[in-house]
Amino acid sequence: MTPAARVQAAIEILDAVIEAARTEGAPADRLVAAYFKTRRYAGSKDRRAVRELVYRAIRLCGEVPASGRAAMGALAAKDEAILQLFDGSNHGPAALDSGEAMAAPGIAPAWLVDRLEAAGIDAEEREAMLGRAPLDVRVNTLKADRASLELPEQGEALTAPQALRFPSGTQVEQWEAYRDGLIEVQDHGSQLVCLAAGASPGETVIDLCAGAGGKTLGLAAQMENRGTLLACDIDRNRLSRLSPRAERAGAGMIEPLLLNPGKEIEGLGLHAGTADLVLVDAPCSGTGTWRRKPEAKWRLTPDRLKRFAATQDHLLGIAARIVKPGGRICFVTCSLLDEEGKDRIDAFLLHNPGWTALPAAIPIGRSHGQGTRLTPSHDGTDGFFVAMLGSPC
Ligand SMILES: C[S@@+](CC[C@H](N)C(=O)[O-])C[C@H]1O[C@@H](n2cnc3c(N)ncnc32)[C@H](O)[C@@H]1O
Repeated sequence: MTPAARVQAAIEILDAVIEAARTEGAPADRLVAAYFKTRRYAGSKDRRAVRELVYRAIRLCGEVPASGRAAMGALAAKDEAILQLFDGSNHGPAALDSGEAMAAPGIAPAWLVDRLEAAGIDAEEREAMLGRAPLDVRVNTLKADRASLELPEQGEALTAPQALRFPSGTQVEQWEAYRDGLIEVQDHGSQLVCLAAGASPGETVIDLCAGAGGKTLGLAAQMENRGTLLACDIDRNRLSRLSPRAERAGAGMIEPLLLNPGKEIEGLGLHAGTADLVLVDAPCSGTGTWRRKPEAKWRLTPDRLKRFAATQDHLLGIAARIVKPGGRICFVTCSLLDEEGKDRIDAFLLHNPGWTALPAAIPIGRSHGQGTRLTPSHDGTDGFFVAMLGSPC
């Protein structure tokens, strides 16, 4: 592909990303992959370069751009080399018109910037939300230990006891240690919130929103594979990705359980009321993970945010019914909006007398409301809100 053709390809992908943001369609990485599936002539260098252009444009534009061309035009206004490629050449974009409307640079749509500001996320913090994430792994203590594990590259040891950091793009999936389940890819913040949950060997733990099991695997390691660990979700596809991962990790204790939305308690059967700990890693807007999925800022609307908050309340309500007296709930979202963190816990405590907020054992981060918050700028992690709740005895 010529450099100009790469710019045109990025424009076309951005059109798809913008459309998907409006319609709750596929995320950007899937759209990039789909674009190249039908364009075999593009080599790996082309794909890398186009992907880079797409993500630079997404990071640059605040409001949802009118078109891919408007987004790429905004990038061209900042980068002379890209501007030169709007040359009308074969397969390249037509020259930019002097009166052509360009997307405006910014961090996120204005309403969302306001909400972040209201949640105490200042301009510097907001900027860092769109930085590039490093690659963190967790050494799986069911099979290895950070102190003695030898890897093809030396990672930086982080605060979480088994966390190692590598430069973004490190191909850890090709390492033998990864294939053999000695390491798992997991953001440092995600490792810390797992530790804050404080699961112990022999306990009964219900991971209510296990998804593909990122945190469930961390819990199994903490529990030394002893006790009961139920991994629940309503999404069959996501949950089906957990079993091969658990097998690779040697986490034989994990029991996946597919739940029906609206009938979660019935689905839990005899386990309801027995849990020492329920982890509620609730669905959310993902504002804390914009470093990895920057287009999420275009997908969120005030209405979608309200729906996430309602789901989080629903899940907290279920958790309160399946935990045993004296047990605890660990509530987590990868969001920096109070609507999906502090406010949910305040509402829960208001409506559930007898419950108390417990301290979350997190060595970094800052307390926020009745919980703790981790941010990309302050903690170098994805953004998380985590709160521990203690049930009445
Ligand atoms: C943030 S993701 C979980 C990520 C996962 N814990 C991890 O660490 O990889 C939230 C999950 O909640 C699930 N979910 C949504 N509503 C649910 C419900 N009513 N009951 C159980 N799971 C639900 C979604 O399908 C999604 O997989």
